Amino acid sequence: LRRIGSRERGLPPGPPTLPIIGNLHIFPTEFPHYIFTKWARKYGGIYSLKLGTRTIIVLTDPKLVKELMETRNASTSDRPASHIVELVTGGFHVGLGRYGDTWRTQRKTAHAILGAQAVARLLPIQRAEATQLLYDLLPTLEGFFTHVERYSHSVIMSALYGIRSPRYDSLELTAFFRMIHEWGAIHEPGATPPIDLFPILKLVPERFAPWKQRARRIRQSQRELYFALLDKTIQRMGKGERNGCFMEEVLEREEEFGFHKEMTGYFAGTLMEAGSETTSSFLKTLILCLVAYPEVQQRAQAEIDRVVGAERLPTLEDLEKLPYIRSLIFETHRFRPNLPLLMPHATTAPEMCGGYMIPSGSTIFVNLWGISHNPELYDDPDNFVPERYLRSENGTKPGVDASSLKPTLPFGVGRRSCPGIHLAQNSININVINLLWAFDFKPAVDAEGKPIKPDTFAYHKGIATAPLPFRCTIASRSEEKAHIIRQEFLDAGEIFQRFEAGLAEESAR
Ligand code: HEM
Repeated sequence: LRRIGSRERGLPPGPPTLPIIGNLHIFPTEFPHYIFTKWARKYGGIYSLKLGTRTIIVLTDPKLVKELMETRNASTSDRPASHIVELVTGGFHVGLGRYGDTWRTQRKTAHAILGAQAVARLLPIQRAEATQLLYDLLPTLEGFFTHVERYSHSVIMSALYGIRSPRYDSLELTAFFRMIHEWGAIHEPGATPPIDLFPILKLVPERFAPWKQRARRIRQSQRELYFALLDKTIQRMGKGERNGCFMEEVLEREEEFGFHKEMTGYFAGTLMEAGSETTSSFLKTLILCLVAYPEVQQRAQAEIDRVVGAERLPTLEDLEKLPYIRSLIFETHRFRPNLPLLMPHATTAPEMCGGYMIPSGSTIFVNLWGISHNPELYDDPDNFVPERYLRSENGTKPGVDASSLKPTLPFGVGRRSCPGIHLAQNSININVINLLWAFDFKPAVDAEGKPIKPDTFAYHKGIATAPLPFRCTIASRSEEKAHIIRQEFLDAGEIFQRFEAGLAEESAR
């Protein structure tokens, strides 16, 4: 018993452990990437933590990340066991599910519907939604978060179910955010007893286990939402009113894909979870950085003015001629990644890495934050400097061997890397060029008229980060541009209509 909690021989080094609990007493409950990075500077590019009998490996060396997570991804593609995930989703969560047949079937289907060519057919609605974002922002002095969140959610709803969310207070959107808030809260440290460390807790009867009741409520609200949305798609298809959304294809090829109704419902619902807030938090970070770094904003605007001019909205094709703006996008991912530790993977076989033993069943964190803020790899890593990506593909400083890095690292590694990358990149690209073309983003001013410096560290504290609400002013760059936006929004009406069949009256435009 005394051995429990201590580091087994051959494991990578790490902070000193206590009997039974290991490193549980120092395991970070907020902003884990900060402390993981501090430990990486002390214990190296691979280190370990013990939580009871569980082993956690933290990788901050890009070479080891590539070696273990890409080259040997056959044994590093599981997710850590989670009783709560099991209770709530019954093992059907595409992002949190275990590495097995269900996940393989879902993942193959995700590739079929989310490949670069497949998502191109959604571009018209994605562009129309981005135009609505500009339109919504025109009169906005403050409170712009809701518009960005609406955009992001509406795109994923349209893409999956063919049903958009024209308004922030539409029924489906409100239900989704209520559910996602509760779902996120139950994962927070301390929200449940350490069931995964002490599985005997699973046996506690529900009347003595409030967390079980909570999990049941979340399960119920997820099912209500996911299956109702799926039913709407089925009904629309029944009437012959197709709009090219992904679930039409999945439903049509259900048998071929190896799906059944339960799996189909969760597949779509959990893709919606993964795809909604990620894009909006990127766009919030972008605006935060534009406000905090006005010289970057000016340089990006000068570039877009030169290439696009003031007479038309930019298009994705323009991006090829906008190298500074492409660098700005990479730098936003590097500076404040959405998932600074990606999502934890788990091993299904023993492995050796960097000369150390990694037991089967270990949890692996890729410390993206520690990599992208490493001064040995990047000049001045704590500053927002898009120019670094003009100098080298990975933004690294001269003389660094960057062969293990890739600009898409913020979307993950190996077999669990983000299948929504093409849809996400289209959204990011369209909106970044639109926003820079259309608006000036400036700090809000205090009562004495002095600009309030935005805090680029004011973020949510969990494993998925997003800026906390902040104030800024958003002003149209010219009346001519405002006019173009209003006109384009009106012209998009026809596209919107195809994604509004079956919307409740309260949710309509
Ligand atoms: C800015 C936007 C996005 C970023 C930065 C992002 C990033 C990530 C990252 C880091 C992971 C974990 C990868 C790993 O474990 O190695 C992930 C997983 C995932 N993402 Fe994204 N993502 C974004 C948007 C989207 C969108 C729009 C969708 C849906 C269409 C999506 C669907 C998923 C799914 C389903 C997974 C789980 C994959 C699995 O476990 O097999 N993501 N994403």
